[in-house]
Amino acid sequence: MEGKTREEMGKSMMTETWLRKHRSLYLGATRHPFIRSIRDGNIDLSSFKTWLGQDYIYVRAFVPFVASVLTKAWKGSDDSSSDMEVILGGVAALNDEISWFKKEASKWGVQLSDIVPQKANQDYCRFLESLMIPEVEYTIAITAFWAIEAVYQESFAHCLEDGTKTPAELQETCQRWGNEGFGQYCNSLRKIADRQLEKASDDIITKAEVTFLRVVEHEVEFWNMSHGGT
Ligand SMILES: Cc1ncc(CNC=O)c(N)n1
Repeated sequence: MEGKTREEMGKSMMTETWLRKHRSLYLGATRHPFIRSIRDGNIDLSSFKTWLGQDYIYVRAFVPFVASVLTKAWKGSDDSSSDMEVILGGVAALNDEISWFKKEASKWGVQLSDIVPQKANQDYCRFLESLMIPEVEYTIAITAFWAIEAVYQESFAHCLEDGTKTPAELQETCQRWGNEGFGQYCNSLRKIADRQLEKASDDIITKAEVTFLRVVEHEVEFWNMSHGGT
């Protein structure tokens, strides 16, 4: 690569470049103390319940966000029918996920109707809303979507690795995002993002990188909120 500009090297695998460049921030999200505490089996159950209630509120805001990405794919993608299949699969999974949150909440005695969104959650939901407006390009929205899903996938898959002490009653939660199928789905989203970024202008690439960083920062704040456990 010596003597070559980035332009000559090409823009392929932009997500790889970012994950390498922002590795410590990314690990701050996927190896957060909240996730470590699940993995080590010393999680405080009140933290888990806080996360559960707050994440239910988050996911309800995430559904319209994903629907907005689907809308953008319809007109903004080079391969819209295959992108739409992947994204629609995501919407379908969220339908099941909402039911799972309700079932899980009743299991833990968490009253979902009483949950008040905390500041980090409000900030994250507001950020999602800012990405829903039509002026935000498909490339930016799909990058955010991939990053949001990838953080959860890597975090929870980490709790299922051999030798971890994840409590039995939290295994199902970890499976929900840490399973192989969800991993494949995240890979599909990543491929779409990389394909869009490959043909994007430098201005869009810069905006997408900033969006990626904001997502990871919001994810860290989200875990922090749960870990604080009030
Ligand atoms: C805060 C946050 N980030 C990502 C996800 C995973 N996507 C859908 O479930 C989630 N549930 N919550």
